[in-house]
Amino acid sequence: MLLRTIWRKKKPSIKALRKRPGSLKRKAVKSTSDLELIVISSPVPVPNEADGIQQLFEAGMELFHLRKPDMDQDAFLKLLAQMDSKYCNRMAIHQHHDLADDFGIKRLHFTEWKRKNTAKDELLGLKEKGLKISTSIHDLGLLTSLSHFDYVFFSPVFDSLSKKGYSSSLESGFKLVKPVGSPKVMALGGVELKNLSQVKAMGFDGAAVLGAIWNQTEKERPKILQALMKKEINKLHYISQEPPFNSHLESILHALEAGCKWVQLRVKNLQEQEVLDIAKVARQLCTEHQAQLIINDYVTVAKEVNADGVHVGLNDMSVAAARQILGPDKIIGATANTIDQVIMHAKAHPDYIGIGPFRFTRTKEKLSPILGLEGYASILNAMNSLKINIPVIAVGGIISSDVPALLAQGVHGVAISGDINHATEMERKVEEIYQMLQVAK
Ligand SMILES: Cc1ncc(COP(=O)(O)OP(=O)(O)O)c(N)n1
Ligand SMILES: Cc1nc(C(=O)O)sc1CCOP(=O)(O)O
Ligand SMILES: [Mg+2]
Repeated sequence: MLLRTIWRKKKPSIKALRKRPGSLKRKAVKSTSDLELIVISSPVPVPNEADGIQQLFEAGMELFHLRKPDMDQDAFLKLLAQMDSKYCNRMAIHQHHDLADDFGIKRLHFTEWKRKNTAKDELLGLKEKGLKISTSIHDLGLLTSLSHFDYVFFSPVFDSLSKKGYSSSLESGFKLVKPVGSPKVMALGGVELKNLSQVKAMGFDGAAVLGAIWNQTEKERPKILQALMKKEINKLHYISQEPPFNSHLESILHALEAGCKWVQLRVKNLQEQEVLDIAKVARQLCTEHQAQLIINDYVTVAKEVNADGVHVGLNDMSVAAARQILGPDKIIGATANTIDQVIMHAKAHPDYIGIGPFRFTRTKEKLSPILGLEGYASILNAMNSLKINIPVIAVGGIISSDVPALLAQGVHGVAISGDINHATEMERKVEEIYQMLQVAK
């Protein structure tokens, strides 16, 4: 608080800011992530497998499915015994269910065959004992009959990376419509960095990855996992600005302290070197607060500071050129104001599209025509008909109370600058926006 008061009075230098974050109080902010990521083991033995799995847990893997269709019970037990028991509560097993109790494993997966050969009462009994149960399906028509499962894997969503010739049966532009009482549905088959944002846009609750991890070298696997975890597009994009008496970095720090988990550094009218200096500190602040950093306009700055991605507008570098520079694991967002611009961008597969402006705003000069709710309805309907599955972020003059109506049009999330920067109680404002985004999810 004291620090905040000092900063309001006097702008600190970048150097001073760089030194300060370590002394700031860090507080736990609840996760705003809403696409569950599950890693499934390789079906065949992998050299150094227990260590490899352990490294994935250490890299942040939230849920791991051990699936070894051809492994006998002894080998399965040996593999489990090599793993740190503290991770067993983040693990599900597909085979040898009778080992679960010994290892404190609370999740059992039922293959299609095993599901068909297990009485529903038995499954309900497991749930009563506090176990989570999952199964696999290839037909979404089964969802209504599987309401007693916690989640199902539906496959193949994309062409499989590990099973040759196992191709997606989904039409392009597929949207998942879950019946009432449906378990959660996790997309499986061919899920990788370049299509993860589509999984969310298709309406899946989560994604299960296999080939994307196990086709990599041992050293690369944790990095790919982390890139996958970061690829998710947050529903609230905080856009930095310099309100009177504040710098970009101060504003960013306040927003991070208030709970923002996605920051877009949007610096206008400065030399690239100055943007780079600011971006370096912004990178440090975001890392300390476990937030994603997106750089607006400056692709090479994004590369240099290892930002999580970049946002490019219609007058900036193209999505394809930015992808060339940043590679597949970085997030690339693009701006559009019309369906034609969306179609143009879609060809280069951006990870999200910022569509705006929703209403007039002083934050950006030379605004495109104002869209209002009708504008979003029309663009999102057209995207649906054209089967363009890219998360849409509404932007421009948005205030917290606009969120439910925008979500109702089908946007994935919102990008907000003024309403957060000018809030008298920033933390309450950010909490309110996240709540609205989650309630309407
Ligand atoms: C999320 C989001 N959407 C749109 C924009 C606008 O980008 P651009 O058109 O390049 O305009 P400037 O922000 O660079 O003035 C954005 N920044 N973020
Ligand atoms: C950065 C930006 N892009 C827009 C677009 O229409 O593309 S509107 C905008 C400004 C967003 O800030 P605020 O929430 O203060 O209006
Ligand atoms: Mg721009």
